Amino acid sequence: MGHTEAEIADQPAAWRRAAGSAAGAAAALPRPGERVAVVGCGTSWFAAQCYAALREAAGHGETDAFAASEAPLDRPYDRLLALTRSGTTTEVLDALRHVRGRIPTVAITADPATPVRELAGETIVLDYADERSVVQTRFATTQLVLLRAHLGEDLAAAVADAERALAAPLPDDAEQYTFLGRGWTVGLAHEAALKMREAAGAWTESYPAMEYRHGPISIAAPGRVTWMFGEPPAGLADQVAAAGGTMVTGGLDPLAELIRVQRLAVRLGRARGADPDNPRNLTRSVILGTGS
Ligand SMILES: O=P(O)(O)OC[C@H]1O[C@](O)(CO)[C@@H](O)[C@@H]1O
Repeated sequence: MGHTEAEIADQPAAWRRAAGSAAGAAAALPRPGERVAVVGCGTSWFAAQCYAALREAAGHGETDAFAASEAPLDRPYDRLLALTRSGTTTEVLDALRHVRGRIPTVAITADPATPVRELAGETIVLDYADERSVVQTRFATTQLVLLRAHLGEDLAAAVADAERALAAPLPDDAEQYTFLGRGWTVGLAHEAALKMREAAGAWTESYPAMEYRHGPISIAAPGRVTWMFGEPPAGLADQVAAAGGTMVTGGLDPLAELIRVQRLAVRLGRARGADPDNPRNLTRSVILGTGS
């Protein structure tokens, strides 16, 4: 088993720990009523999207997720939350510098000894979820478990579903995959698509489920999969079937469903002769100006 697969398999244990640690992290995390910007890059941007939708749905206040390079941080936010496994990603550090001294900032990271620690007012370190892999799996989902627990969710069923997701059958390999979500699972759909690109070099797309009908459904065809996180909108499964495509839906917690996609991405990568532990053209974090 490669290290990416080992980290995927460890998620239920990491999630259990994160769910139990939310109370300890509460002092650093956004308070109800605050207007919050959440930033990250790549996987961490998609995790930011999930959290923003979850926080708004929980009634905690306006929460905007941005790719760190594009965040309009001159807006009157009350707090900046930066998500970064490595703590070294240039755009995330720049966002923290931009608001420094003006609003409270907090970073969630995996490594206590990285530059983000110097820049963020508060740092939550999930070192037990850190990864050797380039392709993020365990860290990304574990921070979302922590954030969901902080918003008041009981994660016991999600952890049980994570165990199931590790044993669940996977769909047959397909030519192309499109991932769909609604609400907080839109971020999961984008993350699923990124996982398949990173680990397998696969052609993937991702959309809010209702948007899928406004054009993207034109590529549904035999041999192609449309994968919905959560309940599909009425009639969508019929439309995909009419186009000859395969619709996949999971009965698991959507975050646990992402584990199935992580497993599929590794399997597909290996089947295509790729090495998911050493993905093509990627580094563990992108530090601009150093070529890494
Ligand atoms: O969370 P970090 O360390 O800032 O890094 C984000 C990086 O992780 C990745 O998602 C790798 O999986 C890249 O897209 C991105 O460069």
